[in-house]
Amino acid sequence: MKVYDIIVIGMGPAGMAVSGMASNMGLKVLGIDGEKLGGECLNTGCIPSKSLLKSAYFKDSAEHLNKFGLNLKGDIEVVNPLEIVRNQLKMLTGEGLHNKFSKVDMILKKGYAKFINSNTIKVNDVEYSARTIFIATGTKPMIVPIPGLSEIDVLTNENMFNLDKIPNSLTIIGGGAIGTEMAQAFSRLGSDVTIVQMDDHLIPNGDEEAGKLLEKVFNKEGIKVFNSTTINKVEMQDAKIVTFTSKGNFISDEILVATGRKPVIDRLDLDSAGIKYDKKGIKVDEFNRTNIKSIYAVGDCNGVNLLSHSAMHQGMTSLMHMLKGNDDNSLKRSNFPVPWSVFTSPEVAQVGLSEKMAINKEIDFFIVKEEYKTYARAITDGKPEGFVKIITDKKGKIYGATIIGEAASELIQEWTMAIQNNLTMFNIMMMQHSFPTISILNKSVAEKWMMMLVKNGEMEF
Ligand SMILES: Cc1cc2nc3c(=O)[nH]c(=O)nc-3n(C[C@H](O)[C@H](O)[C@H](O)COP(=O)(O)OP(=O)(O)OC[C@H]3O[C@@H](n4cnc5c(N)ncnc54)[C@H](O)[C@@H]3O)c2cc1C
Ligand SMILES: NC(=O)c1ccc[n+]([C@@H]2O[C@H](COP(=O)([O-])OP(=O)(O)OC[C@H]3O[C@@H](n4cnc5c(N)ncnc54)[C@H](O)[C@@H]3O)[C@@H](O)[C@H]2O)c1
Repeated sequence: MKVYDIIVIGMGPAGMAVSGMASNMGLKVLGIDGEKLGGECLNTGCIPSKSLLKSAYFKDSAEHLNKFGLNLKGDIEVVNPLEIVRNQLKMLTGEGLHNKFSKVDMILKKGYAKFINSNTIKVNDVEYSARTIFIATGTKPMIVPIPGLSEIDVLTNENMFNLDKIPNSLTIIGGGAIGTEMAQAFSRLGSDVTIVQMDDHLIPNGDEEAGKLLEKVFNKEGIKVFNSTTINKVEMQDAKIVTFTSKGNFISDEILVATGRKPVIDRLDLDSAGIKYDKKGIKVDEFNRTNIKSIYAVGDCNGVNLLSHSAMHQGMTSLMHMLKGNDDNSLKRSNFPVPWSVFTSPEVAQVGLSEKMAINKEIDFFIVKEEYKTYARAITDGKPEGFVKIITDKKGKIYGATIIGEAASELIQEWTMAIQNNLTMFNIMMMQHSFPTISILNKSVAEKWMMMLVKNGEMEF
């Protein structure tokens, strides 16, 4: 039997982080994936979705050139954006990517790994063992139990990028990250899109005001949004899909289900290694270690965050924990705030607490907000929608930030840095931001905080 320092099961962002770093440090690493190198993120998630959004963005921008005194004659024809996505994926998942992992022994597309015991796994009939095993098997779409749904061919992230063409009409169940990004991409590329969701605002994990502003923009673009809606059944009628709901019945050519995820753990035979799990995922401690000390579960399969950067970060910190050999507090997962960004136009991003979370935690906070429309650069860019909203207090402690607007996904990094390093509103205000970047809005909101306090005679510095 071949013996390794580390076996990594699943070669998505989490598994690639562990195996890439460990092999470059000189450890003997085996990486296994039943499917392709890159995992969901590269093959059916982050990258194809951003690629399709980019086509949609250019079409929308071209249709609004008149805002900038330009005139493009004739209609823009949607030729083959999905084929472009697939071509880009072929390029990104090719030789260049595989070369980066040349020091890792890899078993790809040959079978799935399952545990024999806590140090040994099996792929097909061959056994491999290691001192430490990293499970990084991700998630798959959770198809909600709506009557009729399992009887029709639905779209999920796993097959939607294989469509031959942009459908004429599309119903999307779910108004979260996938639902909103794909609604805007398909709508801008020509689909008549309806979002139906049970929550009361778009991107329900985030700020309500941001979700409502995004809905306003969507409505202007022709995307219909039905919140707080119950779906009673879904049925095929005359080659069309009919979605029966508490807010009416919607007829479409395709239906996309984006109602959350479930962990991919069924093939692993976790019980053979005595690893604890529940329906959210594999149970882990602050170092992403399972109840079996020599086995870590990193990335989406532990259900803590479902984001690529978090998956890679967990891979890196868990590898460092393994190498260190003790529970060094500086490696605890909760030390590191996790930002997220949804790549619609306008983008929506958040780190730390939302207003609702701060209220629930009974924190003594107030909100400082700056609107994009107050800033010349946002106006000249033709992007006046949005705001930067900070949950703070008199001392300037930063509890959380929500940003909706142009470049929100970039602006959020500064607040992440601030929260992680206990920086305050004062520090953000005192940092010079080059003009006229959009990030000046971060400084403006901090200046607003200072002016509020000075006006009230409460400024202490
Ligand atoms: C449409 C969409 C868009 C997204 N956009 C973003 C985004 O913009 N930003 C962001 O941060 N996140 C985004 N995500 C989430 C992101 O894709 C995931 O958080 C990320 O891929 C998780 O990485 P992972 O390594 O934990 O798992 P995965 O990427 O899911 O990889 C797991 C791998 O394990 C393999 N595997 C499973 N079981 C076994 C087994 N028994 N043996 C061998 N191999 C196995 C699978 O084949 C897979 O390749 C998006 C997701 C979707 C669906
Ligand atoms: N830009 C990004 O970072 C990005 C993009 C896409 C996906 N992701 C990740 O993928 C994960 C999954 O995304 P998602 O959009 O599938 O889930 P989500 O958790 O973001 O949203 C789920 C949506 O489904 C709806 N829903 C659930 N059950 C329903 C039912 N029975 N009837 C009607 N509506 C129902 C909810 O109301 C909600 O709108 C996210 O948690 C996110 O971390 C991230």
